[in-house]
Amino acid sequence: MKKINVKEAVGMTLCHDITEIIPGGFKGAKFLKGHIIREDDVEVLLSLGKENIYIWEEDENFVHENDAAEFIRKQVMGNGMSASEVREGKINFVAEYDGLYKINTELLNKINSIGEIIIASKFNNIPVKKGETVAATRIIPLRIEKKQLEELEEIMKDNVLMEIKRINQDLKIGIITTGNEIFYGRIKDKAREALGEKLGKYGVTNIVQVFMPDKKEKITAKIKELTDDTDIILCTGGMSIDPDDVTPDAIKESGCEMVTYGTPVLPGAMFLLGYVKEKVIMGLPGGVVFSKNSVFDLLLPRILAGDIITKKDIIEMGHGGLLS
Ligand SMILES: Nc1nc2c(c(=O)[nH]1)N[C@H]1C(S)=C(S)[C@@H](COP(=O)(O)OP(=O)(O)OC[C@H]3O[C@@H](n4cnc5c(N)ncnc54)[C@H](O)[C@@H]3O)O[C@H]1N2
Ligand code: MOO
Repeated sequence: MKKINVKEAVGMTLCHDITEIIPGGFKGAKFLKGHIIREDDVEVLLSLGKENIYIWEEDENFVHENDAAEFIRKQVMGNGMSASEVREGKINFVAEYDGLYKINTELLNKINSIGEIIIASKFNNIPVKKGETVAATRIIPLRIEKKQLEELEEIMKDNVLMEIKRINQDLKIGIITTGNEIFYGRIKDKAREALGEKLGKYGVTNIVQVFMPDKKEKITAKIKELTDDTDIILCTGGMSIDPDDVTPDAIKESGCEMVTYGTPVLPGAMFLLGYVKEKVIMGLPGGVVFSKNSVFDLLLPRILAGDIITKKDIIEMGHGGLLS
């Protein structure tokens, strides 16, 4: 690249977008790559702090930032995403539909270790809305060695970096609400409304609810019955320490393959998750049902998107798991 004094650059072609920042106002491209510099641009360029500009010179070992961004896009963009146009060397990745954003963080770290390629991403496993920007890429300007892009290509071989998984709104939810105080009408149930709201956020409305006394065998039998008819079973109440808290044992005895009873997340310490005949079953303690944010709220979009939750997933939630 050749450096040219801006006063001598009239008639020459800009080789990259030039950014203007007005604090609290505008931030964007004032001039675009390819613009031919006119007499009256000189003062504007000087006011943007450009006394000199670069003139592009072809070099087979280097790639221009815009072309590099396009190359990176082709390598890393997954299902359910679209890309913005390249502006000031940067491309944004946008969700094409509401869903669960997945990014392979190990791969992301590898890519960000190459040198001058950066990908900035939202957190893994978060629900996103259609049109939301989930990640962005650029190189550290203005050009990049071809071999760094080749390294990216090698890393991405047969790998998926990021994608938007669809949430299945047709899933049928079975709520088993335990507790003698509710079964015998001493208090009014609040779980249906609270869980309905949490599920409704994702468009899941096919919900049935049954009420059970604190009788282990009866709860177990009901779980077995519901596994044939529903996709996800949510048991509420009786998840902690009282002699009447029989729900965890009732779930275990339903033939459930246990993933966890207990999570390093608050609210949600007494949360239970397992699988019965490939259906997800959860035991939801009071803190989960009646708090806005809990381990359940973090896992729900993943479960609705079909992720299989492992004990490792649960263990890793401790970091950041103090929600309230
Ligand atoms: N000494 C300890 N105390 C508590 C522990 C502990 O480890 N040691 N764990 C705490 C945690 S964490 C939670 S969460 C709570 C609640 O646990 P449970 O899930 O067993 O909740 P319940 O005892 O069944 O109910 C608590 C409370 O909420 C009312 N409730 C329950 N279900 C409904 C419903 N569907 N609608 C309306 N109200 C409902 C229930 O009547 C009780 O008043 O335990 C901590 N304590
Ligand atoms: O299980 Mo409790 O939900 O930690 O609050």
